[in-house]
Amino acid sequence: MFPLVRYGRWLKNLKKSQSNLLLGFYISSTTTAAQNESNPSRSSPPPIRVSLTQSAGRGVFATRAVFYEVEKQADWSAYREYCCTQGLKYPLLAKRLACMVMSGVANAESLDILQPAILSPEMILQMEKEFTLLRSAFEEANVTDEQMACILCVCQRFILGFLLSDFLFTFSMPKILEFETSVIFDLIVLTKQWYVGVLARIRINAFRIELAGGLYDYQDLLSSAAALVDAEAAVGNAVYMLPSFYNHDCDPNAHIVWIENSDARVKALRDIEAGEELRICYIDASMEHDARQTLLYEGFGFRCQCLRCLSGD
Ligand SMILES: C[S@@+](CC[C@H](N)C(=O)[O-])C[C@H]1O[C@@H](n2cnc3c(N)ncnc32)[C@H](O)[C@@H]1O
Repeated sequence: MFPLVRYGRWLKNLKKSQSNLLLGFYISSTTTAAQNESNPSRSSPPPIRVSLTQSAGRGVFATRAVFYEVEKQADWSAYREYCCTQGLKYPLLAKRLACMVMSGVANAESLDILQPAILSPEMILQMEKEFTLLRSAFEEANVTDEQMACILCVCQRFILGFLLSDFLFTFSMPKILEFETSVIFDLIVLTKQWYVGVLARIRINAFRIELAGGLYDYQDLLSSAAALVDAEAAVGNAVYMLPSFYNHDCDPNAHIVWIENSDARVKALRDIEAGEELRICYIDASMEHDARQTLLYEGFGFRCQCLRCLSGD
């Protein structure tokens, strides 16, 4: 029942997201009176404002307190140890998002537009255990229920948030995000349900970041990617919003690379017609048909329908 409910919600959010994606292309740092009238929830003051400083001309000032240190204050050893023992890396991303949400720099619903994995009851049970450890770490750091429950949500991300460089969060290379300054006040509770929903989305959409260095010979990108995987060269995992919409193909026409920093770049692997779907390969494409199908099913929850798989290759 639970996955179906989440899936229905996801479909609803996907429809909502289509308009969000369009909205993402506005570059504005203020809300207009007209916008505020049509959407009263946007009438709250922005979290920053530009004012005169005493000695350095203009400067940027916070208009509200920011709960910034939450991630540093808490003792994550029990949570980390549990994840380590269980061989889990994605909970660390969920923890970072929880901290970002509490710090007011990310919206608790940021990932809702992404497709969630369908989770088995066992997976949900395990996530509930992690969540208990996560909550304990917050509680021991004296994060109150109110702080966990009442969160200032950033309403919309700045336009760049929807471009390829959209770097939502990583656990190894944190990056400052740019936000549109319109905000809404919203009541978000960091519940088990929230945690499970976030992890269900991270599971399908997180990228392993492997730096391609100064590699510009795109013909070699696929073999280089396979070599990097072999060498366990990942520097972290991250969820990117737009790249999360790339579907998989065992004979991809595009590839995502990270060159020198954590900004994702998409590279064509061959000529691409206008209107053609860009598809990347989620796994090592050199594997046999059955091995690919199994890996995609177990790792991403789908039976690959790409032309190569349909041909039996
Ligand atoms: C990262 S998401 C890609 C965007 C997704 N199609 C969406 O609507 O949000 C991965 C999901 O897309 C679907 N998908 C991607 N590639 C596929 C393929 N080759 N065959 C079947 N389903 C695929 C699967 O449901 C998979 O779990």
